[in-house]
Amino acid sequence: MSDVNVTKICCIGAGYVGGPTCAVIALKCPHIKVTIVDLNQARVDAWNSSDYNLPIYEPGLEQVVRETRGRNLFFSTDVDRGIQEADLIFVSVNTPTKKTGVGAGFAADLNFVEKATRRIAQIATSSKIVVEKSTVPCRTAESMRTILEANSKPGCHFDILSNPEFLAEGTAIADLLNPDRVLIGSLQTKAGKSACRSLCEVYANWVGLDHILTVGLWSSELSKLAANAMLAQRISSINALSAICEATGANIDEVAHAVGKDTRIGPKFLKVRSVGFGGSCFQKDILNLVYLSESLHLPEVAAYWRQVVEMNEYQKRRFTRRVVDTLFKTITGKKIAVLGFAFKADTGDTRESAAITLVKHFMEEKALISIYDPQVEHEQIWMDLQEAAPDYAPQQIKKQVQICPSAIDACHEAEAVVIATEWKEFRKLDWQAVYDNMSKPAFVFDGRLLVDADKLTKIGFKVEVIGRGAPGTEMTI
Ligand SMILES: NC(=O)c1ccc[n+]([C@@H]2O[C@H](COP(=O)([O-])OP(=O)(O)OC[C@H]3O[C@@H](n4cnc5c(N)ncnc54)[C@H](O)[C@@H]3O)[C@@H](O)[C@H]2O)c1
Ligand SMILES: O=c1ccn([C@@H]2O[C@H](COP(=O)(O)OP(=O)(O)O[C@H]3O[C@H](CO)[C@@H](O)[C@H](O)[C@H]3O)[C@@H](O)[C@H]2O)c(=O)[nH]1
Repeated sequence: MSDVNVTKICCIGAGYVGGPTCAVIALKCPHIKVTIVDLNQARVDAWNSSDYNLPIYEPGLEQVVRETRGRNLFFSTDVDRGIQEADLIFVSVNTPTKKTGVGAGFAADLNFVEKATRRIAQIATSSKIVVEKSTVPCRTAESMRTILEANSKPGCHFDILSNPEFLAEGTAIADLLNPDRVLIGSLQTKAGKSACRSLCEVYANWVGLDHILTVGLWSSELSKLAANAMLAQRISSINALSAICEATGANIDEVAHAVGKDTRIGPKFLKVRSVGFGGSCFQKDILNLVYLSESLHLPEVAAYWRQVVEMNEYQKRRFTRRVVDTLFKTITGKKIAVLGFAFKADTGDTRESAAITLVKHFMEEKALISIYDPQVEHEQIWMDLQEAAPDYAPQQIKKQVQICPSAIDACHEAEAVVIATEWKEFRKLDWQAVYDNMSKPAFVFDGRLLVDADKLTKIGFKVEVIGRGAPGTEMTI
């Protein structure tokens, strides 16, 4: 059997993964025509917009799209044509946590993956390599294969590969250009291995072969969940230690530095850089792993991973409690400025952002909240808050919450500033001007270890930093 020489790629799903990933493939493989398709017309229009007002904010992305769009990169809502033309199809659709039905709150909703797979089977008139790019539970490729084989046209053969994506938002382009590893899982059959070689060829245009790992299908699927679970576990571990620091006077930065110097542990992902991790992946993928463990009758394994998410919720509750306690045990009617709403800097994405939970907690305490974020659309903030607080009427939310055009505006006459996202511009803020216009005493709660606490204290602020707390100011929950 000869390997397929890939010349046409289709990617189903023009989101945070499909868009940047396939734009970089187009950049690095000018001989391959890459078409990214999506059912969402507005999203495709934004990708095609003449002023490059792309649907997602990601440093470096616009430059890649400028170089490739119309050359060998195309965005379209014509899903069927994309499928028809391609030798290789990435399935890069969303796999959110199920909200209702069996496994609600834990299992991944595979409806979008199944719909895309059925469409491929229905439309394809020639053989295809189908690549699972979405993050899915272990053995999803088997379901995809069953669906494809049961619905394929005579003469059409489908090979399924798993090729999970490890990019992080905010650094997606750098991660894609220089990945730690590309992981490709295939069946260990002749056809499976041949398909695997075809995809390796694509990546080999810019990734060294020593960085391309080829494994079995199920190992590949599980490795993605495992990587996210272990990254999130590190954050929950350090957050748990930050609670001990705050109660004892130890400094979490010093502890993390000392621990990370052990080469077996290493320094990365040991930063208490957040009031709990956010983003569309960590929580979803761990809950997915919990569900998988329970389905496999492994309750102890499920409980182990569930605790990582529970610790994250505790971290957010603890932070709110610290704000309330410090502000003389009540924030009712007080103005709290929340700087940052995205789940991390350099993205406009708010999915599972810790800021949403904090603002909801502040609303429940009847505070008045002013929010500023340099990238998040106002409409998105209103939608997130309404979804987080369904019992609040929209007018009630708007009575308590105000979205501001700048950080200075948000902080005007506030009693406290809460730094929820580590945007660089907050570090460079004219903190003297912020102080002059705030109610006194003026508090800053740095949830991201972003600002120079000593400098702010000299200005007159009372600064509370996550993971640090002198004895006597310890918190209890
Ligand atoms: N966001 C990340 O940083 C990241 C990183 C690695 C892996 N992942 C995984 O990648 C997958 C995609 O994530 P995302 O953040 O890009 O999601 P997303 O919601 O941004 O994009 C998914 C897109 O797929 C489209 N879509 C859904 N069903 C479709 C269909 N049948 N036909 C055509 N288009 C369809 C949606 O309209 C949407 O635009 C998920 O499984 C996620 O867990 C995400
Ligand atoms: O030391 C750290 C590092 C991160 N975070 C927080 O963790 C969350 C996730 O951050 P990050 O991992 O940088 O961004 P994501 O885009 O969510 O990327 C994760 O999720 C993706 C989707 O699966 C994977 O592809 C990536 O490898 C994985 O890092 C954010 O809220 C961060 O603020 C911390 O609190 N402390």
